[in-house]
Amino acid sequence: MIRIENLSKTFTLHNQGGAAIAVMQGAEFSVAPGECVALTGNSGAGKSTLMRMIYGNYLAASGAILVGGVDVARAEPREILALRRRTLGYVSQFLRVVPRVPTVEVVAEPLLALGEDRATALERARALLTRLRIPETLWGLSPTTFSGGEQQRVNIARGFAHDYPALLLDEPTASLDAANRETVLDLIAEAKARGAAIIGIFHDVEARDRVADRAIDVSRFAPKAA
Ligand SMILES: Nc1ncnc2c1ncn2[C@@H]1O[C@H](COP(=O)(O)OP(=O)(O)OP(=O)(O)O)[C@@H](O)[C@H]1O
Repeated sequence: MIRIENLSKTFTLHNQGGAAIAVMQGAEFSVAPGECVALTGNSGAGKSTLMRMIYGNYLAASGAILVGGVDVARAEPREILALRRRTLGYVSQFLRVVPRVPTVEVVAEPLLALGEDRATALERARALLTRLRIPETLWGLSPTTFSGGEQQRVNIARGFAHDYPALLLDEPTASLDAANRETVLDLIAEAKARGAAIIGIFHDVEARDRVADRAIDVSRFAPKAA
């Protein structure tokens, strides 16, 4: 479902004399449907960079990033947007929303964008908000004023609203209480059971051990000294 081939990344610092910093070279791995792979490695090893490349936020220097048959490293922006709508979900650490949109709409939006009927999309959104213990009194409000943990749970609900075949999870259990952490681990297990291919960054080692089938240490893709 996800296949990374000979992937390299160099950052060019345009505001610092064009200095080029190689952060990754020859990265290679794949993730099968129903499998969860954890990215590990020291701080600065390139876990977030790799995840952002897979989502198409960062441009790869060379190599291929195949997600459901689309090569993100070479795809046109509109192909990447279509891939994100239908195939590739991303739960980042922070919720970014349009101000004034009610929480329940924020969660239902990925389904509405796919043409799901409104009643079904809102029903799914309410079910997820209930599971993630967001009080019903908050559903009609914009999540912009919510607490950090509440925003994270809204973000998770949104990320799991559509059954994406491929999912990227960046610290999905960070700053959650024990009960909500369990719910998130259940959602991940359910996504795996329906065949989603998942790549996650989990500093929560116990959570990682529970949901990940294997770990890939990103530092093994560090560029070789020239
Ligand atoms: N936009 C950027 N411009 C320049 N350098 C960057 C950029 N983003 C990341 N880097 C560099 O790439 C390297 C990898 O960073 P990255 O954030 O991917 O590491 P990480 O493994 O996710 O670390 P952490 O566990 O601390 O979040 C670091 O040396 C970082 O300085």
